[in-house]
Amino acid sequence: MNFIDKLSAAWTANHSLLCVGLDPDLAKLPAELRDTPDGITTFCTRIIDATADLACAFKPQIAYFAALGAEKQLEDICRYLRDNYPHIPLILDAKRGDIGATATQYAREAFERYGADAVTVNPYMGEDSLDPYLAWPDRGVIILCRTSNPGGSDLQFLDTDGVPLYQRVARLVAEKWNKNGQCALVVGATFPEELAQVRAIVGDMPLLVPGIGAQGGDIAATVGAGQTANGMGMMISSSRAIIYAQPQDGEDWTDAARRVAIETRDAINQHRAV
Ligand SMILES: O=c1ccn([C@@H]2O[C@H](COP(=O)(O)O)[C@@H](O)[C@H]2O)c(=O)[nH]1
Repeated sequence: MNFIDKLSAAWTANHSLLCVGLDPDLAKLPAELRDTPDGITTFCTRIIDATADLACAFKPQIAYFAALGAEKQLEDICRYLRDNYPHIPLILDAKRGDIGATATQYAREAFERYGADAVTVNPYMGEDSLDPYLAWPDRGVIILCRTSNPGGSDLQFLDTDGVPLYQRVARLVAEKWNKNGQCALVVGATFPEELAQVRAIVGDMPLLVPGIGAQGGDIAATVGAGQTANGMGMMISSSRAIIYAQPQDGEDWTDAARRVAIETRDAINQHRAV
């Protein structure tokens, strides 16, 4: 099953637009896992077990693993997800961008080494830098458009013949690069007005929407701006707010992560059209 079909099936099966981000920071891991060789793997797989019925996707951010030399653990986590929850899409958040020859290797890293269903990429180097990912027609290619950070405006808002650059990216992807119907865009929840603009340009194309939770994006505004007519169309991503949720009233950390994931999924669903 290709990425878009798998995502659509997960939206429906779990009645959820929530994407759970896996950003393991050693300093924030439960004390009992901090100094064990497999602590990162145990942490992430337990978060996956605690939230898999609540999520439409999981999104490990590769920097958290690479910084620790924990690529082997990331491989193990990706395999665990594929083996145990094959119906939930795995998005590798890598934001790659390079010349074609190098991008070919990055695509193999994402799709062969980690077996990801989709990868995030940076469009700054243009179409030929994305072709190696687009050459994997069953995998998703999720292109940065209007990112959630304040500094995203430095370039993404630049006026290009009367059109802000992020809208030009959205149009390019929708009209030219999405030949195989495998593309999605990253649009931050911190900018609901721009999210609505992108939705108007790209039709029903899926949007990966980080920025709720720790970054403070408003869920009601996000869903209102980004959902498709059938109440789908988004992978609304939250990492730190879920995986480092504070335990309450006798909960352990997995209970706390599950509770916040349920609250987040429900808050999203409350504002969906369908
Ligand atoms: O525009 C973007 C693109 C990607 N991200 C990534 O999403 C998560 C957000 O983590 P939170 O803890 O929910 O803030 C993180 O992995 C970022 O690298 C983004 O935030 N904004």
